[in-house]
Amino acid sequence: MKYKMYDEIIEQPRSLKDTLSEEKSHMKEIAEKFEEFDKIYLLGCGSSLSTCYSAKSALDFISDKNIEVYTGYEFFYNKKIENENAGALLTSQSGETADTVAALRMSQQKDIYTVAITNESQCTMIKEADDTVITRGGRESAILGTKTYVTQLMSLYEILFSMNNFKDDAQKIKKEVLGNIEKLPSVTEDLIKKTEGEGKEIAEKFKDDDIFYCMGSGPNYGLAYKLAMTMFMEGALKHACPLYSGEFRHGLIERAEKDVPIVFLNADYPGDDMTTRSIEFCEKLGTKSLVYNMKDYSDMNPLMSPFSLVIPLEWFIYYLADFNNEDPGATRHIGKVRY
Ligand SMILES: O=P(O)(O)OC[C@H]1O[C@](O)(CO)[C@@H](O)[C@@H]1O
Repeated sequence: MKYKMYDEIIEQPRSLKDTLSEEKSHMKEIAEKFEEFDKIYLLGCGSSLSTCYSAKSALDFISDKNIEVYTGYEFFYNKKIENENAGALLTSQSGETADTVAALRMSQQKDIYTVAITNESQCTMIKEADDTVITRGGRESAILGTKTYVTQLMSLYEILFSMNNFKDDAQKIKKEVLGNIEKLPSVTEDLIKKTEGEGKEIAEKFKDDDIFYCMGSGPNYGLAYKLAMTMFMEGALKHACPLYSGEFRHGLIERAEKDVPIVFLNADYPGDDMTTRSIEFCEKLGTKSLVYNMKDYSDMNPLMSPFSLVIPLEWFIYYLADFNNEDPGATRHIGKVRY
């Protein structure tokens, strides 16, 4: 196809399968170690930060475990991070992002146990972390992250849901999620085949729009964050802003005019009550809404929503860039310009 990102979308099922077969037993060992910590930090930047948001929210539904999420430099400059019985899962596709490397080094100074989850076996984070998980995406050229995103998100879910300190009534959900992870390669393959045409059609309809708001609740907020920050802005070169669904009426409601498209991600989480109310409000107003319902794409546990919805969104973004004659995988400044 025209751009490399096309092949990288297609390679996602294989990447998921290889990561599971190479790293699953080691991720179970990491889970055992992390069960013992009083606190878990999930750290990363950009697309990697978005996987931390989603995994934390998913776990928060069924566990009391104390988990905090930070982007690299917010962690690095946080004066309250102290020596404590804590572990950090540091996510980075490249394993070289300066912010995340700084967070890794700072964790080690504070005696926080570090695990790097990255796609590059020879990177700085692999060399310096106490333990490692290598996602098996192979080199990814598209800056917004497709196969590196799904494998990283899967690794976080696998580690966190394999821990054993869950409430009794949560055991069923934990089992279901771990079972769904096993099926991810084939589910993803089906979604890739089924949603390309739809993504292209939607992209044609929205190709001239310049600004998009992206809303979600629970684990879908993480995906809304990725959608805005990396998929729209870095991939399709469109302005975009992520929001919690519950924040709709605290600002965007005043701007929800007919000319501003809003992408809603919905998985019927308790917080999606606010997503539904916002969708209905926008329907009445005639806003250009784009609604992605988890149940239209998959019958997995709703906590798996980011895995299901990211595939149709990847096609949408791929063709949105293509209709505007942009390579969705290209980078203009990231990694080239010092700032
Ligand atoms: O996951 P890494 O390699 O640390 O990279 C972070 C970078 O990747 C992106 O998330 C793009 O995928 C950027 O937003 C960010 O600068």
